[in-house]
Amino acid sequence: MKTVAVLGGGIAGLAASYYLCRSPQVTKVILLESSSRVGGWLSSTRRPDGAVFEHGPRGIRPAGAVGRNTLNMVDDLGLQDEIVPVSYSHVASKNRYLYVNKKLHKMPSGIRGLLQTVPPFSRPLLFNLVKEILVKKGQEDDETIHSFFCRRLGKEFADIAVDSLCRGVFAGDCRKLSVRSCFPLLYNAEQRRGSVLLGMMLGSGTAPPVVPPGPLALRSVKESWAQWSLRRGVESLPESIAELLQRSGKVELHTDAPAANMTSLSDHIISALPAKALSSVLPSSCLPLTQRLMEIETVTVAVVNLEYEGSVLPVEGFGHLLPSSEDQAVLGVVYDSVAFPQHNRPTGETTRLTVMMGGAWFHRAGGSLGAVTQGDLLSRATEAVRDHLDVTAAPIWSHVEIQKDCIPQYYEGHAQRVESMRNFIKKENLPLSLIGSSYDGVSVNDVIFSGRTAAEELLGAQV
Ligand SMILES: Cc1cc2nc3c(=O)[nH]c(=O)nc-3n(C[C@H](O)[C@H](O)[C@H](O)COP(=O)(O)OP(=O)(O)OC[C@H]3O[C@@H](n4cnc5c(N)ncnc54)[C@H](O)[C@@H]3O)c2cc1C
Ligand SMILES: C=Cc1c2[nH]c(c1C)Cc1[nH]c(c(CCC(=O)O)c1C)Cc1[nH]c(c(C)c1CCC(=O)O)Cc1[nH]c(c(C)c1C=C)C2
Repeated sequence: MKTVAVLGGGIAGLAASYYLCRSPQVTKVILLESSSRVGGWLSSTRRPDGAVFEHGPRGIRPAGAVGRNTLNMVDDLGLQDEIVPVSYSHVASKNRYLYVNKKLHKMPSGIRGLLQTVPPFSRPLLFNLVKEILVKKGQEDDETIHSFFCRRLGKEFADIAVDSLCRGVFAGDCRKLSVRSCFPLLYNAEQRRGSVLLGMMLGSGTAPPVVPPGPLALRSVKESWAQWSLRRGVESLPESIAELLQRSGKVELHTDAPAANMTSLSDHIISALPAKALSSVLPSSCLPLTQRLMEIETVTVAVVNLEYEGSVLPVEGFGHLLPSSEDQAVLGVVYDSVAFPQHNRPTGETTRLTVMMGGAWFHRAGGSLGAVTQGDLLSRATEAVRDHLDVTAAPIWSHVEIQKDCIPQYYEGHAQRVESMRNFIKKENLPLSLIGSSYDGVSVNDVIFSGRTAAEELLGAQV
């Protein structure tokens, strides 16, 4: 019988507590969260008139083992009727845009999109894809994402498409991020099949974890969901887990309770803290681990939610991204009301947009956002909407959040760094597991799955 301390009440720490709670081997879970609420970056504003605005993640993917795993948890939490799905045939799944050379360009999709020259690219992408099969396998253990794609699909594709994609997922710089840690499927495809294209067609040869689909996951396949949210916003997910934990009678959930230095409250500690926060509470005997944790950098993203009266967008889709060569400060704009009209106020048409700014470029000179106020960020966001989307009206509602250090950056060598930390923990027999977005993936699905993996490894059984 075990007592386990879980540090950090973001979605990873809550998920770990949820899985621990399901096991008869665990008698008590003590969850320590430094802020006054649980959920971490999952944060939704619910306005009294019914409109919902997301300040962190807004769409969760159902695909793959980690996607199924989250949907199984949603089933168990009884949130089925709260789900708001977006299917692959929806315009928000089909249309994504790039803002390049001061114009919006629809990202090429389908066979026609690959066969034709589609601006801003100067030749058909099929050309690069066919050549990709012939490119030699890389020799390094790891490589930056930009260098990997430059080698395999050409500099233009890397400079525009890959640069933008990395800003739209990691708010990061593809010239520093690791391909092995950020896109393990693509890295493994090259390693195992010698080509990304062949790996995509034949499978990369690495077996995914086995997660049998529950009712919601089966529904997601039948209805062809590309992503989903919840009627009252994604924050309902941590709220529901916290309620279930409280009801279980096994979990002591403490908010306003920063994890101080490691104490022997428990038989085991699961850290769901950001890497740097964990490093500051470890004892001095863990110096090699502390040093490695400190090396995991994070970036800050300014998230500006805007609401406009009426239907103001010139295009329909998920949103648009900007490569760093176009504008360092503005990463992209999400057209929230297209994917999730259910989050609009119920009466009177509105357009809801989210402008994301900063990331790896937050503190850089030139386009620096380092010393800006919330008012400056709001002006910058409305200017971006005016310039990119020709929306000249003033927003009727806005909200600015500076999400400090919100996305860890898996720089080149990240996988080896994480492996050496886990080796140290094993060698020193420390009763400690590392979960959350600092290590094995930043998506909501990834960090929930990291909580499940840690619980199973600790208990030596499926949970
Ligand atoms: C703007 C934005 C958009 C995103 N969009 C998406 C998306 O569309 N889809 C998707 O899948 N993912 C998205 N993500 C990523 C995803 O939301 C995060 O990676 C994930 O929520 C991280 O969860 P976590 O529990 O690992 O970390 P966190 O949410 O950072 O949780 C860590 C917790 O630890 C607490 N803590 C810190 N120090 C201490 C201490 N000393 N003691 C106790 N507690 C402490 C913190 O307060 C926090 O609650 C987005 C993230 C951001 C910021
Ligand atoms: C402009 C900045 C950002 C936007 N979203 C995020 C940032 C930093 C954060 C984010 N977006 C996604 C994830 C999870 C990845 C996963 O593995 O599920 C995170 C952490 C999802 C996502 N968003 C875009 C893509 C291509 C993905 C990957 C999954 C998918 O294909 O759906 C593109 C995208 N993100 C943003 C915009 C404006 C945009 C494209 C138009 C906002």
